[in-house]
Amino acid sequence: MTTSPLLDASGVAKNYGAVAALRDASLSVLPGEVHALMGANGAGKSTLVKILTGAISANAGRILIRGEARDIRSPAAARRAGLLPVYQEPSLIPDLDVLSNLRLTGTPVEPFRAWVRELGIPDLDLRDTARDIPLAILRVLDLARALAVEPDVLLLDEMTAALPANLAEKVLEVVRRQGDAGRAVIFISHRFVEISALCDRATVLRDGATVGVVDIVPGVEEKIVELMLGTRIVKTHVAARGASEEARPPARPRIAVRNLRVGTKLSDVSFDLRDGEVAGVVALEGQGQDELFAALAGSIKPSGGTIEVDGSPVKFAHPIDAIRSGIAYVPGDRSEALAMQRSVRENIALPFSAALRNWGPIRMRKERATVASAIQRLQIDTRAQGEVQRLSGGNQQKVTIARWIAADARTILCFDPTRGIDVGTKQEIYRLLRELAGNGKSVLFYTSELEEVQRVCDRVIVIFGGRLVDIFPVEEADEPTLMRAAYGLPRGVKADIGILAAPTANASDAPEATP
Ligand SMILES: Nc1ncnc2c1ncn2[C@@H]1O[C@H](COP(=O)(O)OP(=O)(O)OP(=O)(O)O)[C@@H](O)[C@H]1O
Repeated sequence: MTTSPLLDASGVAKNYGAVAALRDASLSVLPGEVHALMGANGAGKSTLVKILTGAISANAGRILIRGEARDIRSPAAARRAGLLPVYQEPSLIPDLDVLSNLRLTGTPVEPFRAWVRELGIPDLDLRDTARDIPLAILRVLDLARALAVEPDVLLLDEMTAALPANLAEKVLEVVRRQGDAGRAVIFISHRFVEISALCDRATVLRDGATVGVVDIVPGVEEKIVELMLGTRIVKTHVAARGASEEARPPARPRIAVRNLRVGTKLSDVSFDLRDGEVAGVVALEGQGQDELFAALAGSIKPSGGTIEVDGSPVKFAHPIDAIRSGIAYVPGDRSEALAMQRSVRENIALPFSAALRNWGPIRMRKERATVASAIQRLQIDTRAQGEVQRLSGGNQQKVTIARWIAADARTILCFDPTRGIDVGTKQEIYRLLRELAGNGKSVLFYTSELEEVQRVCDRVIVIFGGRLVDIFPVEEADEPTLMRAAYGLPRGVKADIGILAAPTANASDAPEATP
């Protein structure tokens, strides 16, 4: 006997003016199934989710729920039909506390609380204002809010992309159980490890159309990449690490951090960042890495310790001071970095305009050429280039990275740069970071995907509870070692990390939002 689908969408199309975000998308999901929705950046995944959950309306297509045609014209209609989303951007209203947000959406409070605890946040205060809650926690709250109303089909758009490993693990557990309970989950992710651990099948979109549906079986990744990228070439190998570095004489550190302290979040952190290296930072959520990057980028003032750049002490009062010292910051939260209503080109050229005094036709020509080459390198989808806010999430992220390549900074602080980036472009970013190091630049690279450390970094800096607990060469950094180190365990000690609770740098304080 074949089971009939819980949700069956076909022929879905959506145009934004001349841009066809979706041309012919279909998606069929069975009860009890965790179904991956995959596709390169800009393929149309978020657009399909928004249509299925009533946030936008389609120009064409048919949606059946349990075999019955439904007209989903609003979020309320979607909710009545049993479809509920968790979008890429947090949905709580920033100026309201959590409780008021729950009331506003008619979310039952007790089930919400229970889910929040289940998802690994034991001590949430419902009177906290959403604005003061870190991004990762906000996403978990959005999920708890959706789970609390027990939807038939839960649609998760890159749910784990902003989450550190410990929270992501909890989320995956809960999602898996939704499937076991006979409900369905549509799961958008660019991470194959998650897809293969969690999903039963995957629907692949390319350029706005469904190009395949596959069972998740060992080895299916190749097939999915092929479907996703079509004729786009995927180069799978990152340039060998350190090719130009062996011959390099030991250099004076580009940046020397000594006993750096930021309030109660970071204490006594000392390390050097050298020209020609990519130093990885590994940490669970809220261990002080945000504060470390913000202090180096000049967006918060340290409360103690020193930062030296090229041997001279610096005190950054503003991000512009760091930029003048040749330090560029690529934040994980793209909305923080981008001028959303400006064009792709303007956004990429922004640091140029800030840094250059001699403005003129030659500069402008140079700017145009540099911007064009960055767009090409990162394969930025420029179909909706007039305003950055119209780009897909992954393409927005690429614009923040392109900006700093174009600006030619000597030191780049990359905070989770590949979040939400498709597999093909991730490779390009790894290659790019190695190339920057090969050209003598220094890169500090925080990533929530541990496997990226091995691919890209020369050394690993581990932060735990606001302190630097270990530094070691990447050769010693296999994934279990990194995981143990991130949980504050000494290297070489084996432990079941699944049962350990992750401390925050200051357990009594909700982490501050980075300015
Ligand atoms: N409001 C809009 N105006 C114009 N174009 C838009 C708008 N919203 C989305 N698009 C375009 O539609 C296409 C599909 O975007 P969508 O966000 O659905 O992609 P995605 O598959 O979710 O990508 P990602 O993996 O990067 O999140 C992109 O080319 C995007 O620029």
